[in-house]
Amino acid sequence: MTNTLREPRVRSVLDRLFDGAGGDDDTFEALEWDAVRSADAQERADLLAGIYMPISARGGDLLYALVRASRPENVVEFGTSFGISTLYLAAAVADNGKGHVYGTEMSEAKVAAARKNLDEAGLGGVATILPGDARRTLADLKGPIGLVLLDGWKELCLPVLRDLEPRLAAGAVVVADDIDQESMAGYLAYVRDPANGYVSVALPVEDGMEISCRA
Ligand SMILES: C[S@@+](CC[C@H](N)C(=O)[O-])C[C@H]1O[C@@H](n2cnc3c(N)ncnc32)[C@H](O)[C@@H]1O
Repeated sequence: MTNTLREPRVRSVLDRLFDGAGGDDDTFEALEWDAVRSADAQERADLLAGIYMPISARGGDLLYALVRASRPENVVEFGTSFGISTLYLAAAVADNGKGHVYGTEMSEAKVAAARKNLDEAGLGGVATILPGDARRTLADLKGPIGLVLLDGWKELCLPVLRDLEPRLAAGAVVVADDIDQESMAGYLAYVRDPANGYVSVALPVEDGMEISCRA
């Protein structure tokens, strides 16, 4: 059985990126927070262009396992940053021998970095990073979408999910990261209400991940 995550060239890119993310706290401290708070989504992406804010390694393993198990045709990632989560998703798609990952990222600098990281890991062929606002870049993406990772600005997770819903495959898996943040309350209320068509479970992975199945 192949596990691309264990390949040295993938491992070394992930190790380098997690090392880089280790500096996030210092970079956060140096930020001008009044400017961040009053910024719109694009300005915030540019102000935070040096910050990784990645999923955890356990979260990455979970994503890898979910993609291997569900074998989706199309995987959508809202919020690519430097590509840490994209690498886990792309490794799983590569090992499935089918499927493609579509990442979305608003910061131009991060788009360039994520593409470079995927190429360095040998996974550029199974992942495309769409530059710009996910609500625009994902509009024309064809379904069926079998797996979604929601990890962009939290207030946009529910609108992005609602945009994607008509293209979700039956049984699609939707993963939302950082559900412990207050700004995820509306999203959680939505996916946990059975009337909206999901079976949803919270997992205690880092800052909490919600796994929802389109049932
Ligand atoms: C928490 S980080 C993503 C971390 C990434 N998933 C990882 O594991 O490395 C959130 C990213 O979403 C991007 N983002 C936020 N809103 C966006 C939008 N509307 N469209 C595209 N990207 C967006 C930000 O620029 C930021 O880089």
